[in-house]
Amino acid sequence: MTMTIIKTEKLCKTFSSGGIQQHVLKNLDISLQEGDFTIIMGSSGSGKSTLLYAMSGMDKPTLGEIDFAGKNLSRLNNDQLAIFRRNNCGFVFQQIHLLDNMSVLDNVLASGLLGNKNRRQTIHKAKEMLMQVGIDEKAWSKFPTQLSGGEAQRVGIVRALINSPRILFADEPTGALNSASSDSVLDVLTDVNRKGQSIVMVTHDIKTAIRGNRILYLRDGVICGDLQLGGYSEQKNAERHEELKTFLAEMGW
Ligand SMILES: Nc1ncnc2c1ncn2[C@@H]1O[C@H](COP(=O)(O)OP(=O)(O)OP(=O)(O)O)[C@@H](O)[C@H]1O
Repeated sequence: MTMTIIKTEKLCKTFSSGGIQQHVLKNLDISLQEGDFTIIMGSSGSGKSTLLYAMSGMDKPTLGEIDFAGKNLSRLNNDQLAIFRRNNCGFVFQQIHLLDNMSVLDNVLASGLLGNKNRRQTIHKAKEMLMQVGIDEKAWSKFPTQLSGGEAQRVGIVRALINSPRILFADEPTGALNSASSDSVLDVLTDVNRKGQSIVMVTHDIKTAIRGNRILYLRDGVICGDLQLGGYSEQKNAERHEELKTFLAEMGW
C-alpha cells in the first residue's frame, strides 16, 4: 500500500512587487505518494519551481497547508524549517554548486557529517554511494573543476542523498548537461528511485520526464493534468514517450 508523503491543501503563493500582486500558485490540493518519482511540467512561468520550493519548505506559502510526512510545514518558523529540510529533504539544481576548494569526497562529507554523525560510518557510506553512481576512488580526491558536468551532478546527487532524505527534490538537474551526461544522471535517479527513494523533479524535457511514474501538469498556478505512467522501463521507452507527448499535447504544451 502506498503512503501519502506530502499533502497540500489550498496551497497559494502570491508575490508582490511595486504594489502589484502575482498569484503564482492557486489553491493547490496535491497528494504525493512515498516511493513515487513525480514530475512537474508546465510552460515557463507556470509556477513549477515555486511549487517545488513550497513543498520542500524552502519557501513559505502565502496561504494553505502543507503536510510533509505528518509535519505541518506552514506552522514552522524559519529555524524549524531549516532543521526540517536538513533532516528530510535533499536538493539538486541545474547549477550544481559544489564547493570548488574541497575534494569530491569532502563535498559529500560536508553535508554527511552535519549533526552528530559517526565519522567512520559516514565516510564508508559516502564512498559506497559515490561508487554506486560511477564515481570511483580515483576521482574522490579531485576538485569539482576537474569533473565533467555529469560527474559533478552525480556527486551533487550523492551529497543530496547522503543524509537519507525522505524526498529528493530536483529542479532541472540535467538542464545544463549534454546528452550523454544527462543520461548518466537520469540513470542514477532511476536507480535510486527503484531502490525506494521518493523524488520530485521539475523538468521541461520529455526525455527526462519519462523517467518519472507520475506527471503533474501546471498551468498558470493550477494543476490541470495528472498522468500515471507506471515505473520506467527502457523496453517501453518509445511507448512512454508517445503517451507523454499525447498528454502534453492535450495540455496545450
Ligand atoms: N521570489 C520571487 N519574487 C517575485 N516573483 C517571483 C519570485 N519567484 C518566482 N516569481 C514569479 O513567479 C512566476 C513563476 O515562477 P517559477 O520560477 O515558479 O516558474 P517556472 O514554471 O518554474 O518557470 P521556468 O520554467 O521558466 O523556470 C514567474 O512569473 C516568476 O517571475
